[in-house]
Amino acid sequence: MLWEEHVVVSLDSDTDLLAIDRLMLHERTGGVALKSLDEAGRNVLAPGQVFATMDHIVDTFPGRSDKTLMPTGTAFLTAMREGAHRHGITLFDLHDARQGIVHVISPEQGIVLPGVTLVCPDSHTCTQGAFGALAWGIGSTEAEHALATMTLRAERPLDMRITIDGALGRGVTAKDLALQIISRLGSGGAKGYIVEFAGSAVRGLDMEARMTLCNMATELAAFGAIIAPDEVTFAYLEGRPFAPAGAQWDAALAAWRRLSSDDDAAFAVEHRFDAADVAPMISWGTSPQHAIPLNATVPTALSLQGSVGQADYDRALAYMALSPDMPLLGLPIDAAFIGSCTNSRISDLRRAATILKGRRVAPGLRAICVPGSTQVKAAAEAEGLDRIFRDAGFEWREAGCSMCFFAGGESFGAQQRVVSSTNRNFESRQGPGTRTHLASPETVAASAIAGRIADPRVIDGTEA
Ligand SMILES: CC(C)[C@H](C(=O)O)[C@@H](O)C(=O)O
Ligand code: SF4
Repeated sequence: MLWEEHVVVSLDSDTDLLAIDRLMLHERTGGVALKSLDEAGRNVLAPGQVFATMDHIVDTFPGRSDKTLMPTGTAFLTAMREGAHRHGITLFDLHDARQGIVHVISPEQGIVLPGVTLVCPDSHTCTQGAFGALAWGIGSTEAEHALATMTLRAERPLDMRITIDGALGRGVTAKDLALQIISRLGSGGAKGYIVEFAGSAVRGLDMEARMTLCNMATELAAFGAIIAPDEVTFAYLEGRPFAPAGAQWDAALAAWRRLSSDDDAAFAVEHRFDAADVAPMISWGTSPQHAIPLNATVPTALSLQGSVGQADYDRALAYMALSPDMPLLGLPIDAAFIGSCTNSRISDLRRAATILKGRRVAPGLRAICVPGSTQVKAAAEAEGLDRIFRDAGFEWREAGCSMCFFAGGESFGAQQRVVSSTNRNFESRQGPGTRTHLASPETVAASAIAGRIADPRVIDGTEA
């Protein structure tokens, strides 16, 4: 329905030209798109609907400036800033209180809204589908086209519904649910599909957890992810700076209440999960689909039933320095990272802080917390969470992508084993040779304290 409402013209049997309502940019890809737009002598058609931020390359050290650890980084920041100013685009710059990771700040500012189309030259744009928006990641050339015309051609995706009923158990989060789904469906499991997450478990998630779930749909290779908006969505958005206000809010609300897809809608593919079956998860390999329950052992190539080829399996295990059948619980780690557009919002930090409070990270372990936005950071500081993190031995950073993605600057180092609340564990994702284990923020916190991969439900040897 959302798709049809945005069709400007059907180009052929499976491609449409869609109207774009919102465009988000970041300094890694946004400045480049604006520059080539200029070179082509074109203009930004609707600067009021375009928003930009600095998140990918900008450092996250306290006292940061335009100078970046990445040798060529400053040029990206400058290009983004100059491009935004030239075209009258709202930029959440370095020292702006609204700065942060693009997919964190868009909802925070009320830029993404139910029923809109939103694109960004970034693969995790489907995070924002949690608001009932049609949000998808595009390339730089597409961004250029969208900037100039507020339209974009797109191949019509098929619909997949993933229904999750029941309730998540104690210490089990949306991140664990996402990792379980990806481990079952595989990293290409939703290629060509737009995934609608539905069911009582999804309804029961708050907006931040819904964003975590939709964020990870990228790791299923989905075109996009979407959750039907409901009262939880509306309550989150009300009063946000760019959300409609007054009579416009009332009108918007009435329209949004009509958006949710009817229960008997037909989907090309349906999957069902029971939330009660989900355990805290951790990844063992170099793809998000290489994930298992925390207390399981590293699978053998045989037990994966061909879903991971022998060569990929051997390579992943060698990279991660693991062996088949080995338990992951208790495995010594070098570092812990809490951040990224998957898990860096206030509720993520609160849950991690509950575990860290009054405890210290293991001696010699490097632990870093990077709030997803300057607003999240300020909110956390107002609640005293920064103290909890710092007292526990965590570095407390400025907002940005930071070590979710090695931007050519900071890294944990080769062979370092990191438990991370991020979304990708590809080879060298967090720096050349770094070994990443994906998990929830609470698992990262519990592991940081233990100095080993640990269960967040069992702290200091007793049930938490
Ligand atoms: C650098 C950027 C374009 C990239 C993306 O597209 O997603 C990054 O955000 C990532 O998570 O890998
Ligand atoms: S936090 Fe990580 S996944 Fe998210 S946009 Fe930044 S680099 Fe990409």
